[in-house]
Amino acid sequence: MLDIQNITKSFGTEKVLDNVTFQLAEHEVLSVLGKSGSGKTTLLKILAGLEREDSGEITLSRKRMNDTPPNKRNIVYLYQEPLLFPHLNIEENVAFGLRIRKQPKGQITAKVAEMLEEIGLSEHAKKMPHQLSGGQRQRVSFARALVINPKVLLLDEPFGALDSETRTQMQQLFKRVSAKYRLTSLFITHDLKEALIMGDHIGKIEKGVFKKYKSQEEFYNDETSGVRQEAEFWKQFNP
Ligand SMILES: Nc1ncnc2c1ncn2[C@@H]1O[C@H](COP(=O)(O)OP(=O)(O)OP(=O)(O)O)[C@@H](O)[C@H]1O
Repeated sequence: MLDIQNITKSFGTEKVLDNVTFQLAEHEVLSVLGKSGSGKTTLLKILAGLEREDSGEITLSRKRMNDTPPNKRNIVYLYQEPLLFPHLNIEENVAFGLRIRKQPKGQITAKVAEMLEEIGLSEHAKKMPHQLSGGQRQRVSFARALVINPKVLLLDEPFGALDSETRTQMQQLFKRVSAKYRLTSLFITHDLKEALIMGDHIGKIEKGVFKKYKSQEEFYNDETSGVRQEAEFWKQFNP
């Protein structure tokens, strides 16, 4: 469904993405691991249309996207820090994308109520963003992205700023909602465990070079993935 071919991008003399090629099937969640500065955010920005590639092709449902503006791509980019409109309450924030698409009022009300129920924030519908916790704000931002039914969701370390308990809750919520709405998404994370929990497939990006693993076994057995070292670390406490 999403076909990325030979995307290359440099900033000055620094090559940030080097011939990135991979496919994302419909309803697939692909986790992407990569160290800081490896080019992950640049890749997402290019897919969302917020940054221009130097060369390569982006095709979504057989349509070339390279020249399509961000708001026409049907690809939604979810940042690490939830970006909510501070002057709109939670319900209005979630409704925003539907309003600008001029959907009928009754339909908007029903969809927003369904989404708020889904993320467990129905009782907080009238609160303003600053009255919510970080995890709750991230859920609202997730609902706001989902409600417009995007073809592809791009998540850039969405749970990185949350404490570990809230993070686990968010992972479960994302897994459940992702399966229910049959989402197609690219999920960036620094966390090996999170990559395994969230992704149907796993990829990694290293100095701008992208690799998608064929299976979890291949990922586990790759010396450079870091999984072996992690397993060895825990083994020393229970040899
Ligand atoms: N607008 C820009 N101008 C110049 N260099 C840039 C620009 N955007 C990114 N870079 C450089 O490209 C490289 C990759 O940046 P990118 O933000 O894609 O990394 P990342 O993998 O998302 O890292 P992190 O996990 O720390 O966010 C970095 O060396 C960065 O300095």
